[in-house]
Amino acid sequence: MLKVTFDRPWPLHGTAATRRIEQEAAASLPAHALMERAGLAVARLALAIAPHAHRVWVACGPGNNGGDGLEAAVHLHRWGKAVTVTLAGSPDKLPPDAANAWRKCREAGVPVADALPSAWDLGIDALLGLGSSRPLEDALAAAAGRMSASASPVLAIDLPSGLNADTGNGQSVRAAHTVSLLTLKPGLFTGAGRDAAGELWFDDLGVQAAEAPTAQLAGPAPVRVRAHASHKGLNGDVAVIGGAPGMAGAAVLAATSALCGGAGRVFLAPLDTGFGAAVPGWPELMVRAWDALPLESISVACGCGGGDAVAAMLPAVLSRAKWLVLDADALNAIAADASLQETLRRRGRPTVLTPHPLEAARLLGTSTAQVQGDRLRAAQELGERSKAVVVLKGSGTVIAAPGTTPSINPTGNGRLATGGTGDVLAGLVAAALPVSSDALQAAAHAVYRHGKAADDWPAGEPLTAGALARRLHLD
Ligand SMILES: NC(=O)C1=CN([C@@H]2O[C@H](COP(=O)(O)OP(=O)(O)OC[C@H]3O[C@@H](n4cnc5c(N)ncnc54)[C@H](O)[C@@H]3O)[C@@H](O)[C@H]2O)[C@@H](O)CC1
Ligand SMILES: Nc1ncnc2c1ncn2[C@@H]1O[C@H](COP(=O)(O)OP(=O)(O)O)[C@@H](O)[C@H]1O
Ligand SMILES: [K+]
Repeated sequence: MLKVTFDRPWPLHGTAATRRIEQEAAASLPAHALMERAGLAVARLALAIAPHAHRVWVACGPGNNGGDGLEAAVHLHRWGKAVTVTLAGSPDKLPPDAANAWRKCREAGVPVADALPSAWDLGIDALLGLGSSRPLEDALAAAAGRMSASASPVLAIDLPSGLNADTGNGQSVRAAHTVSLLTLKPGLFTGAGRDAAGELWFDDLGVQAAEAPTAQLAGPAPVRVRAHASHKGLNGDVAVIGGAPGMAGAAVLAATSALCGGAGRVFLAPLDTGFGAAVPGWPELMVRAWDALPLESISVACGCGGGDAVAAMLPAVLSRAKWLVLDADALNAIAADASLQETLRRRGRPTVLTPHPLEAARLLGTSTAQVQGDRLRAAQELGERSKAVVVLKGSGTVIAAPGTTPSINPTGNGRLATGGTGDVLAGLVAAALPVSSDALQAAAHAVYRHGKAADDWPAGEPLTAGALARRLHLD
């Protein structure tokens, strides 16, 4: 059993891959062995996370997830806990492993109740796991609702019941802890997954997964120590093109983020002609007209507060910039113009798109709900279409590129849901590109770093985008 910490990458396996792993492992093990291991792991974890909990409600469902719960119930009962089992389903319709666990439960004299309990100290959610295929209803919905509404902590087995393992969608139990079995599933880390799952634990049940991962949970960048004999020319030049009238702040945020994020030199090309010759408080930023910049040799973040004006410079920026980050209004302009889409596809140089779900929906010609319905797939599809790295922002930001395994970022939290933090990310990615040989890695590490700054935020201090940019120090 491992606690899932975010200081290292983890492989993630979706439903189909996990089922193959399970079948292969089951074929080489004695009957019921996997479920017995799962039940013991859950019971041990229950003791560890809630050592003083006496009354334990194990809410079991009609499949093998319920079987895991039944196995756990037998151990907890034997260890002296006041266990109550409920079964949302019929005992004679349980699949074979779960039916075996049911028999053991009855033989051990574990109390089984018809009605849901009214008070308990620890809830164990064994209603549904990988087999969750439609919204919870009837007895499952009733048990899930009661367990989630209680102040007592919930330990979910494999997945919070109702959560889709692949997409992180679905109305589900809200757990304080989830123990993922055999594999870690992508849906635990994106969409609604983070809020539903709580703290994550992983038990491989003694099975080494030979399947290629469906996705990767991103880890931090290796520490990059700047050589003493370093100079600004080695650390990348970044230009931010954006900041149309009334939106200068977005471009300034991206530029300051690039600077604090480690860029050697940063230019700001405001689209507001009345902007002035310098950025108050930031003498390090060099204000230039966009068409006076050596785009062919620098990293460009384009779009931040660009308004409609940014569309006019996109043909030149797309064809000339050495490294390019496209954000916000640049993405909207591309979504509205097929010829810009074609120029993007043919760029042939490192390019990162940083859409939030609505911008991604515009680029894909679909709805935000469709994008959020399967964030991994949406990011991958957009990457394939645009031939670029895609950073699909939100809880569990997805980073994808054509022909590669996508990753999900584990850092960041709801504090980032405030205006301008996306501009900060765009500037940070633009700063990362020139000092990396791999745009996908550069983007993933920048996203990780952006979220980690929010995770490490000092208590009692407001998180604003400007303050976030200033905290992006290199060490
Ligand atoms: N077979 C084994 O030995 C092992 C099973 N494991 C457990 O088994 C789980 C997968 O088991 P299953 O494939 O049986 O799937 P589940 O236990 O998740 O549930 C599937 C059952 O629920 C029904 N169902 C799905 N959604 C429903 C809804 N909304 N309303 C009513 N009924 C619904 C399905 O028709 C099916 O009968 C894993 O998540 C894991 O917890 C693991 O412990 C590994 C070992
Ligand atoms: N709940 C959350 N969890 C993690 N990251 C979040 C959350 N909400 C927002 N973010 C991050 O904050 C940033 C917001 O970007 P965006 O939506 O473009 O905002 P803006 O346009 O105001 O800058 C993105 O990096 C996004 O991933
Ligand atoms: K469950």
